Amino acid sequence: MVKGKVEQILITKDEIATRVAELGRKITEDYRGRDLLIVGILKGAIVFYSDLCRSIDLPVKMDFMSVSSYGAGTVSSGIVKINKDLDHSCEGVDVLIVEDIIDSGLTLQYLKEYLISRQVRSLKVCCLLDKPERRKCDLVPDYCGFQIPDAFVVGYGLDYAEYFRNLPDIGILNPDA
Ligand SMILES: O=P(O)(O)OC[C@H]1O[C@H](OP(=O)(O)OP(=O)(O)O)[C@H](O)[C@@H]1O
Ligand code: HPA
Ligand SMILES: [Mg+2]
Repeated sequence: MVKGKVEQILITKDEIATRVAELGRKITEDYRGRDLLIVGILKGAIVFYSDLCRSIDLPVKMDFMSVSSYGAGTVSSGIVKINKDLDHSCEGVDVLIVEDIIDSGLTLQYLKEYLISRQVRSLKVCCLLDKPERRKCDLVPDYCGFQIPDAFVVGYGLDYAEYFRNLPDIGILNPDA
């Protein structure tokens, strides 16, 4: 059995649903009349991505990248590895990256540089959770669901050692429990 225990619910599934609907409405207004590609970052963003996309009322395209930097721990290795790239060219396209969480910011810093080098038309970031206290680089999301304190959280796509992604709420994990 995996070590770790959810000690406290931080954000309930109802609070998440309300905020995701608000973000979807804002993104719909901002991108009306444009050709939007929504890029989900596997695996953590998968649950947020699927809810957010359904709250955006526009004809969008969907694609995914898979990257990892945490392995089985709670601290970023600092080395971002691309496990899966986009299926299609993003040159000249308006791209919205959808992430579950910005912690150190190293994953998104790497992804932004990578996609800019592929000559996207515009690039914005939408994250569900932001932990600004932990930032190791200069990165501010364009859309953010919730700012959270410096604690390791799981649920709604976020994992510890690959477990807990299927929890409907977001909770704080005690990895020693
Ligand atoms: O801001 P950072 O410190 O870079 O951390 C954020 C990233 O770390 C997690 O992904 P992880 O690499 O654990 O892979 P996963 O999405 O498959 O869980 C999370 O989903 C973000 O992608
Ligand atoms: O708090 C977190 N939880 C799960 N995955 C993460 N990746 C970065 N920060 C976190
Ligand atoms: Mg991730």
